[in-house]
Amino acid sequence: MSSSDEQLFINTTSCSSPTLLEVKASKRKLPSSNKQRCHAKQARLQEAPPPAKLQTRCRADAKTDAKPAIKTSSLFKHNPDIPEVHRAEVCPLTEKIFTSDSFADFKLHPHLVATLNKVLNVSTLTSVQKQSIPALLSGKDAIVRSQTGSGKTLCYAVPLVQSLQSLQSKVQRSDGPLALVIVPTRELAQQTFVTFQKLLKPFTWIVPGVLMGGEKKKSEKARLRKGINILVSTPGRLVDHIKHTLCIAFSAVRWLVLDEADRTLDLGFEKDLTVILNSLNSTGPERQNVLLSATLTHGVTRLADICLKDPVSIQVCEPASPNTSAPVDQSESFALPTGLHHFVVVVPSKVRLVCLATFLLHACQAKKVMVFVSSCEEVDFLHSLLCGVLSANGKARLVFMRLHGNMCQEERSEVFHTFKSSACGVLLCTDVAARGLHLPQVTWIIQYTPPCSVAEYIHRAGRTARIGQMGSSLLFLTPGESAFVDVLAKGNIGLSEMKLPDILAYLMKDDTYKGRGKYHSQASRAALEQEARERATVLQTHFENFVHADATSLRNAKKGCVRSSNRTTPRQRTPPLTNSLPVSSSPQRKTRRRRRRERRRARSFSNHAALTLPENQDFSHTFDDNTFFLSTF
Ligand SMILES: Nc1ncnc2c1ncn2[C@@H]1O[C@H](COP(=O)(O)OP(=O)(O)OP(=O)(O)O)[C@@H](O)[C@H]1O
Repeated sequence: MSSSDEQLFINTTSCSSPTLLEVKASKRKLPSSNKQRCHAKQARLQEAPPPAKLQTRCRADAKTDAKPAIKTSSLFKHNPDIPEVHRAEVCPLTEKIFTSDSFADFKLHPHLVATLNKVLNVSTLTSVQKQSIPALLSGKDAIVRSQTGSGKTLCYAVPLVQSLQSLQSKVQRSDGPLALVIVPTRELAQQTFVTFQKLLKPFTWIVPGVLMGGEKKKSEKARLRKGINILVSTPGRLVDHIKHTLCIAFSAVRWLVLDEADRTLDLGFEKDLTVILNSLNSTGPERQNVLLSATLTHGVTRLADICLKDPVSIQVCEPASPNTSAPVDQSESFALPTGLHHFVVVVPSKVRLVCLATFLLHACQAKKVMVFVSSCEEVDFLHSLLCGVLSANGKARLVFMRLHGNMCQEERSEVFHTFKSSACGVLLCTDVAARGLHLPQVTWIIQYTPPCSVAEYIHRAGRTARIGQMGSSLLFLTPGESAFVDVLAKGNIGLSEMKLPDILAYLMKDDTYKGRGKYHSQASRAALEQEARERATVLQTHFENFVHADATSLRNAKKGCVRSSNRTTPRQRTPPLTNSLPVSSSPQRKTRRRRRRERRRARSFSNHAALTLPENQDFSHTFDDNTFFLSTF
């Protein structure tokens, strides 16, 4: 057994065994004066009356004196108590996904209907499509809100293609952009572009195109020069072209779509949107405008005021039970897919990593899973750690992938396509993958770091259970964060609790991480629980050895750890958009935007700290040196 193993296996029940303080002192080779201080502190602790809980445990121990001592690890000591999670009564809003109507019921070009049936494999309308498509075909502006995975893309794409193909003077490339679709992330831009490519198969004279950060500007300029009629873009890159590409002209734009509009504002793109809107407003014919998201809130009302003219508001949700007495504030509650099951597990910081690893090892084999964490550094660190420890174990058939905003565009695209087409695998990602992406057959969403808001929870969880399918979401909270369950309950999201011991019990299914205990299936529940804890400690030791194996992984652990400590839960919404914000023309705009985002995050973290950290609680004991980096994951 390695020295770190020895340090972790500490006998807590035997009186002659070393205490945690002693083990730490000997491990660090403290000077004798420090050791004396340890003993003095220990003596003080012994003089003080033990807390009521401890007294009960002592009495229980006295009764079982004759039994052999059970070993426990420091991983399970000195953790804050896990609070009871109360299942609040919620009144979820639901949406009926499918209707009995079909696309053929609308006055659409027959080739468009055939393409929908044969290329996109869709024939029956979803509820939101049934309401949105006729409204948009009639030329109205619209604000569309419906649950994740309900087919909102086709809500605007079908009427848009129908209207462009029916223009009296046939569309030509030289007309330039006739429709502008703004989306917050590159992957969503790619996905939306592909949908248009498919829809436009019978209408080859209408050319779709995509502009997004990370791609070569030179080749984008060349494509713009040749002519793009339906332009899908992320806001930042479009603004870049508006400023630096002479051939981009919006004089013919007659459609503006802002998909995931609330996220676009959240990401701090207000100024970019202002530039785009100003540039559109200065020229161009009468325009039809559409805003869409599963979570359109008050934050986007200002945006709607600015860019929509007398819009129709489309939302299909209704309370799940018409008999419920609780009033439903529909402006702040959102419909969730009925096939989506919500779980929460409250885990002390030190145990989070083994809890995640155990869950992945045993509940997610041969399945497609997304794990959301708070920062790019955390994704990188977890990816190398889980690949290095779990994939190295021959029995685990887990494939880990990673996706975040600091990766080069080529790798991002490759991972996105690989995960999309895979039947199984674990994607570790930041919120860059939380919005709009349709990744078929994802069965579990794990929110390893909690989201910033109820809306973000909904979008992350909404990557599964799409278009009438089933799926599950598991939210990790530390004891100090458990109040977030009430925040979600206010948004009418009810979670079922998974208990930490039940997850760790998965480790008993095989002996890969066997501890020193010799328990068998007939052993008492307490003994089996103890064995599961020992196995968890063995697994934790594997992680720690991996981190301490070389300087690079230690550095990565520190980086990931620093970022993860900045994670935030319910956050203030971005200030509302103003009509004519000053536009920054500095070349350092991106850096300034990033700094602003960091400042905002820091501000919201200090708000959050009040929620998560009980006052006057000393957390120093929560971490022992060796587990510090890992314990915060
Ligand atoms: N009427 C339909 N019948 C069957 N499948 C459909 C239908 N409409 C759309 N789909 C498919 O459902 C999937 C999800 O659609 P889409 O991504 O547009 O959902 P969304 O509502 O925009 O989700 P999110 O809110 O997460 O962005 C897509 O693969 C799409 O092809």
